[in-house]
Amino acid sequence: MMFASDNTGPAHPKVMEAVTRANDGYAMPYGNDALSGLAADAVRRLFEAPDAAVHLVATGTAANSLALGVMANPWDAVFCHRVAHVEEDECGAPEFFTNGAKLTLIDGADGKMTPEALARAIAHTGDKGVHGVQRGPVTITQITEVGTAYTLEEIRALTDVAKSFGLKTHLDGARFANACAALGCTPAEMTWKAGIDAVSFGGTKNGCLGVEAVVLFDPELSWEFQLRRKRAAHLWSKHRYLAAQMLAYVTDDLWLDTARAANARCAELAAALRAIPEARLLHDPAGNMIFAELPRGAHKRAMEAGAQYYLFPFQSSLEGPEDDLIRCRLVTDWSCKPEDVARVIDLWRG
Ligand SMILES: Cc1ncc(COP(=O)(O)O)c(C=O)c1O
Ligand SMILES: C[C@H](O)[C@H](N)C(=O)O
Repeated sequence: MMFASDNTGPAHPKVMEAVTRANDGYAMPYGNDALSGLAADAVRRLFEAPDAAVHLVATGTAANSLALGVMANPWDAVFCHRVAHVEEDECGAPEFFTNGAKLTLIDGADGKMTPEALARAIAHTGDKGVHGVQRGPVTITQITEVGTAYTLEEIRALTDVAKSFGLKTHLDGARFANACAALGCTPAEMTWKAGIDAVSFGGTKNGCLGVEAVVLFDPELSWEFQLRRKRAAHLWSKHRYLAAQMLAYVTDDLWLDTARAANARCAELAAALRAIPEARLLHDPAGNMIFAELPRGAHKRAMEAGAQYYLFPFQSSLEGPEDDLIRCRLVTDWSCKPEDVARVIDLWRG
């Protein structure tokens, strides 16, 4: 019963089969192979963006940090939510790969920035002349770090604010597919049609071995991105194995099918939690991630039976009064079994 993170899940068999098929003889390195071109074209078709630059990397942190690297000057602010992954879980990589841009944090309920708070933060920045950081890009996470989703209108409202200040917007789409599945929208509708300038299109958490596509809707940014990726040591020599994954992922809607399966298991968990009197959902789960509060006794029963998921704070102990409410995070992925979901629910119920 693994619910710690979608980073723990297996790769989908179709992805593994594609990697095995790619493992045939020789192929030019560093993205000069046939598969790499096919994968980039397939992602451009998926995003309905024939002119976009598409570059593959192996981690979401690389995708985010290198994308921001071509969007922000070292002396810029990068506007993000206070609990954004780029702030809390990338060990300063965005600051490093932008050569020192300053993550400027914006509060907002349910892990989401509001246009008003964003506008205030941008207006407050850059008004100190040479003494202050300058206004730089905005980065939005979708699905957010607390499992919620922006509506398309909310994304457009944020990009409108950014554009009103002449700023670009990046989307951290580590769980992009889960958001598209939840909103029932297309990749184009959730990105460039909503004013997004660049997206980290995640594959790793949703059935791939490890691949993320950075989609730059302004192809002028492509060459600098490629230089930065190489300097970051993120240009794979045997790039065909990244490409094989991404090509399989975007073929026949595998990316959507895996996200829908993960979201469905998460919805089952959420429905069950709403029916447990002592339990409380901390945010409305839109995709495959739930933050909830449950009595310590429920966690104890589940974890002693083998369920794995995070408690918050991390160092929360299972020893102590059984009625104490303790927060937790559960994340589902495409391979979650309905019977594992049912089992953890039964254990919570006691
Ligand atoms: C929202 C979000 N963005 C980015 C990342 C970074 O991905 P990686 O851990 O592959 O660097 C993660 C990791 O799970 C994430 O949850
Ligand atoms: C938080 C951790 O870095 C990872 N992004 C996850 O969601 O499991």
